[in-house]
Amino acid sequence: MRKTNLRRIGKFRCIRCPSSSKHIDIKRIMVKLERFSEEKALVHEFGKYILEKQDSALADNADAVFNIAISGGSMNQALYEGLVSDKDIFPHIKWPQWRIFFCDERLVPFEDPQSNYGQFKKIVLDPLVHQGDQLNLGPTVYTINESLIGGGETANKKIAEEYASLLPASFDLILLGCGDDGHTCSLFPGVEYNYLVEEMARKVLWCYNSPKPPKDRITFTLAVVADAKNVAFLVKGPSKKAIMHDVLIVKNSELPSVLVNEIVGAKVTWFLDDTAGALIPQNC
Ligand SMILES: O=C(O)[C@H](O)[C@@H](O)[C@H](O)[C@H](O)COP(=O)(O)O
Repeated sequence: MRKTNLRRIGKFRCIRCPSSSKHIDIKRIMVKLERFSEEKALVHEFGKYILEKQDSALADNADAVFNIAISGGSMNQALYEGLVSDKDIFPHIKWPQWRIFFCDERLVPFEDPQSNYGQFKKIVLDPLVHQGDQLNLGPTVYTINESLIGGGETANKKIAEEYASLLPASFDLILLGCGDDGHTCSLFPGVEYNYLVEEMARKVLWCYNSPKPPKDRITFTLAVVADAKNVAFLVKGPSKKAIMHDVLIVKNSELPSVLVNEIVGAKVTWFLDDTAGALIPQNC
């Protein structure tokens, strides 16, 4: 059974917001909704949002660090476009003060195209080193222990435990995606995955039955997401239209992305393009 403290019952109320940012009342919990008709504007505003969170975490203190966790999939390209290739944003990113973690990771070697770290390195880290015709110092990136991959159940559990031990007490920012089925991190909907969404004591779990390949992964639990100072979802494309309606309007509490809204509330911002938000009324 899912823990009842993850659920909040309330009546949906949709309010009009005067600014360009809209708000949706999810069972009396406000989450922020940012919608864009142009892809370029979406990634630029996403980059600006990340920069603002960096600046408030660092507050011009050269010794401070910005603890950020990122997701895989389409997130990498958005990070490249919003932070590395955006000439207005790139000069303001203090990469050496960034500590980057992965919300979930597939248990494959880094060279495998399914590796979230491998894709992040290829799409974001490698290009940023020489961006702007200069040598840039990069962030500190926390990967899983690759040497344990392929070691079976005991090794997989150890990968999760070790990764949990590296995490900061709380993240300044967690960047999430949302799958067509409403999953986020590697927290999937359905009873066979309840062991993942119900865990609130451990920070990282081995997911042994992912419905999306590869079946072995590690994932943050909702306990980590709940403690974050800020959480942002980035969702693009027409394949996300139906699930965005289920998440933001129907608010189906069986969906892990809805659970994030419920437990994190006002600290959550959703960045949507118009195709993903096609079934979300414009006036809410
Ligand atoms: O490793 C993973 O599988 C991801 O971290 C996952 O949670 C992702 O964020 C969603 O599947 C959305 O992915 P897209 O943005 O590519 O649709």
